[in-house]
Amino acid sequence: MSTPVLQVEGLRFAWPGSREDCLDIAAFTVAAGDTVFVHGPSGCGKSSLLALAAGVLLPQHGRVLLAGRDWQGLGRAARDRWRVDHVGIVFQQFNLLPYLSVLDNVLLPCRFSKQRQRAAAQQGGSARAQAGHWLAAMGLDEALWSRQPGQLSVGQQQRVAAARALVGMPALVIADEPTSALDEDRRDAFVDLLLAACAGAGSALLFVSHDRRLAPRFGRQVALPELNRAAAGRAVA
Ligand SMILES: Nc1ncnc2c1ncn2[C@@H]1O[C@H](COP(=O)(O)OP(=O)(O)OP(=O)(O)O)[C@@H](O)[C@H]1O
Repeated sequence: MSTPVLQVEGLRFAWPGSREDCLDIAAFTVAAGDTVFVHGPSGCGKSSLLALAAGVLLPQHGRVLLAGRDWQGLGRAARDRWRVDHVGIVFQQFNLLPYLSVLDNVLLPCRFSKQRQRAAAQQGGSARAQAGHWLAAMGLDEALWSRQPGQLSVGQQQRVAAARALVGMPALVIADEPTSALDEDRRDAFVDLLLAACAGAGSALLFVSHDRRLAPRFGRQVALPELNRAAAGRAVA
């Protein structure tokens, strides 16, 4: 069996200054190619879980392994490298760099990661060609690629952010409420494009949203309050 992309074991995490655990998760695994929809009410810890998965936060107890490496065993710089090598992130607010072209925004992970650069070049002939491939796969016409992100619609910017997450075929794509700025039709279309693109890239997808209507499109659904024993503790308190 291949190494799971994400393994969470005996995790307990409390925000600094808080006496209560935010997350207490016995086990949670994302296998290669899985598509997982994580939902739960506001404040239940969805973004915290993603930050732990991406090694942006470290738990006080337990282990979080990404592509077989425990984040805890890596220093800050090594965590940054491991993250850009193995994780593509679609942020709610896109986080596109306004002074770079659309194409150069998509190429950013390849600038920071030799592994992503190599994978993109292997797949597409060159990293640039591969970036173009993902932009086209996300339905963005070549005429838009030289524009700056501010000259694109919100929906188009969201798709640029998805293309950037996918370039260089990271093991895991993380998306935190990536559809909240889109209307209903564009939300469905975006999720379908993202799922198809992750399948094409061989990337697992960990997708967080309030919007339960999107859930059936995913291979697996996780209600975080059911997974999180800290939430159960709060409910009976
Ligand atoms: N930087 C922080 N410092 C301290 N506590 C925080 C911080 N960020 C989040 N929290 C707390 O951790 C808990 C979980 O927050 P989190 O953002 O993970 O929830 P969420 O499920 O993603 O919420 P939403 O759906 O509203 O984005 C909340 O009680 C929140 O107040």
